Amino acid sequence: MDTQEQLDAVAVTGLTKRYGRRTVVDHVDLHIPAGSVTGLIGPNGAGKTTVMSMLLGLVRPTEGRGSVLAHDLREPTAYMSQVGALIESPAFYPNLSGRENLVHLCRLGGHDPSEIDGILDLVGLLGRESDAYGSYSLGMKQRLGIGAALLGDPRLVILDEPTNGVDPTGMRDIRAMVRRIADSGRTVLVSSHLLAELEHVCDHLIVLDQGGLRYQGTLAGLPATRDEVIVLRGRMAADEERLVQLLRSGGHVVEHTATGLAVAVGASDPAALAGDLNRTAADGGVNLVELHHRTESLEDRVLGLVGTGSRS
Ligand SMILES: Nc1ncnc2c1ncn2[C@@H]1O[C@H](COP(=O)(O)OP(=O)(O)OP(=O)(O)O)[C@@H](O)[C@H]1O
Repeated sequence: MDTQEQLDAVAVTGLTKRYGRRTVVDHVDLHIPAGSVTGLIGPNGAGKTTVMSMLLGLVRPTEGRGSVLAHDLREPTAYMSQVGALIESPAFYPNLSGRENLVHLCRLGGHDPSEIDGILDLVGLLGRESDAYGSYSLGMKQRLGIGAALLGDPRLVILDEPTNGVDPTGMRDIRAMVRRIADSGRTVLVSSHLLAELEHVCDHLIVLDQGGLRYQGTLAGLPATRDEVIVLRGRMAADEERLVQLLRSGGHVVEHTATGLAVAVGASDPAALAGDLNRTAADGGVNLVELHHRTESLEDRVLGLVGTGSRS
């Protein structure tokens, strides 16, 4: 095993899936750092489930090579026992309790049932583990599905849209659980349509759209889609005209927009720049009714990378 394989739980290049003449995953290069929570983000039909299924050996790649947990991607039987997954909706017996369902899965998978208590604790179901699965809320069902993915103590955990359809409290619980799973030394790959659902829990991000890789890296590295600006609005049109002259003569890049004047932040510290602009306006006798820093959410940045159409 070389150093990069130790650093990356998954390192694949040219991952491609074609169904007939249709390419649904198109030469995607992926690196999933070991021990990270990696978010796989993309709209409907982007290819998220297909990528996860290929990593799991459930779908055979048309092309692509690389490694999963330092084993050859093309030999999934070599690494499958170290990978746990929740793909689509979990299938459990509604009349059996959460615990009984996990015991059943342990028997099927040859796992040690003594790990069940720890898993129930980690997924926050201790206390409700004896209730019938059919009586669980959607969030609890997803949590039990995540628990099932943890049987056998996998090193890599793959969760396909675990927050889908779950209410905000349930989402928060799932996010906290994902963090705990990574904190216990595992690598987590988790997908969602929306970065906002995962941005507080991801260390690393992969953005897919229409089968292609649009971004891979840290959240902070997501490219901005529009310039960061300070927006200023004068009380009267004449105030703004005066301000434009003052600011331009001070070397600022100023534009008129529908909501006021936009001053490019560039490499400046936004808070310091806002203070300077405020002083310039006051010293020039200009009355401001608004001054704010226009930032872009990370979700906006992702939306700037993906098309608007879905393919499913
Ligand atoms: N077995 C298959 N045969 C033909 N096309 C398929 C098959 N499986 C998936 N696709 C197509 O591949 C594309 C990617 O699907 P995939 O489920 O991977 O996307 P996704 O990003 O997970 O979307 P969603 O968020 O809707 O689950 C879709 O257009 C889908 O219709």
